[in-house]
Amino acid sequence: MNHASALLSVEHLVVEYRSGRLRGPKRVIDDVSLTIGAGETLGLVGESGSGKTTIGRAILGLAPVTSGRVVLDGTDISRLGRRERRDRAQGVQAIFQDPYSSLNPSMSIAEILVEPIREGTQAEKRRRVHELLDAVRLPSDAGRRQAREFSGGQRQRIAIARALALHPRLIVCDEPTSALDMSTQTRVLELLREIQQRTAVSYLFISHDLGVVRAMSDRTAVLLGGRVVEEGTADQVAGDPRHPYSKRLQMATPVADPVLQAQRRQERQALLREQAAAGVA
Ligand SMILES: Nc1ncnc2c1ncn2[C@@H]1O[C@H](COP(=O)(O)OP(=O)(O)OP(=O)(O)O)[C@@H](O)[C@H]1O
Repeated sequence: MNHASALLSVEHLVVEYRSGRLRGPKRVIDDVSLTIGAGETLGLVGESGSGKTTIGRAILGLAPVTSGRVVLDGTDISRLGRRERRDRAQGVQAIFQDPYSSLNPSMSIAEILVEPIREGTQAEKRRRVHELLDAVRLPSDAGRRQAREFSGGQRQRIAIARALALHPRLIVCDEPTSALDMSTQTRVLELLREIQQRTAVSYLFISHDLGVVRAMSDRTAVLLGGRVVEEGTADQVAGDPRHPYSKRLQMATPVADPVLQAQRRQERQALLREQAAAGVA
């Protein structure tokens, strides 16, 4: 996909943080370019510290953009002030790994869902809360309760409902199921897919788990040390990775079959020995 036809394009993004006074700034994102089309999911995979969250935060206006651009529908949103961003970039929303920390414990679920909605009568807002709860398969009486009364999976559904409140074009999903057990994870991922089929929302799907990224994404970008080292279709990157680092991620992906898992472990150790001998980082 070229930049012109993308819903969102990240162009030559550089993010630097100030480190100690004597040392120069620390570059955590180094010339990253990505595109996401309408209704498409781009997976972003890499180990802890590779910069996945920082890219998501730069798209959301929460990380400092040192240079480069974040273009949504033809407009550079990377340097908007808070107010301008609210008006021009409300089509970009987020869900994070730990929904509980972002759900205000003193508010009811209905209050949380209605908070970002600025227009409409009370009756219209109530109707919208019911629609949102229905969209994430929560009962309508959930609106009267508080976040602490819900399980981790249900809280993530509430966070998804809140992200949907303003009819977003793109949702940054930052490790949305990493804190959930396997069966809850599967149900939340199914819900995200179902919502995408219904609304044609785009996702930037961030995870350290190549298997989850493959299941969710159309294309995958692999991040290492703040740089994209490989990008391709989700099946190619997970099934036939080209870069040695992507191969290591592939080997580290958990598989259900214990025999295959043991075989993978041996292959991974052999690959690591081979790469260490060849001096690959
Ligand atoms: N506010 C900050 N100030 C300074 N350094 C930061 C800041 N935020 C992130 N970093 C650094 O940027 C690098 C990338 O962090 P980031 O959280 O984006 O990685 P990640 O791939 O999302 O990792 P994880 O999966 O552990 O969240 C790390 O070295 C981190 O220490």
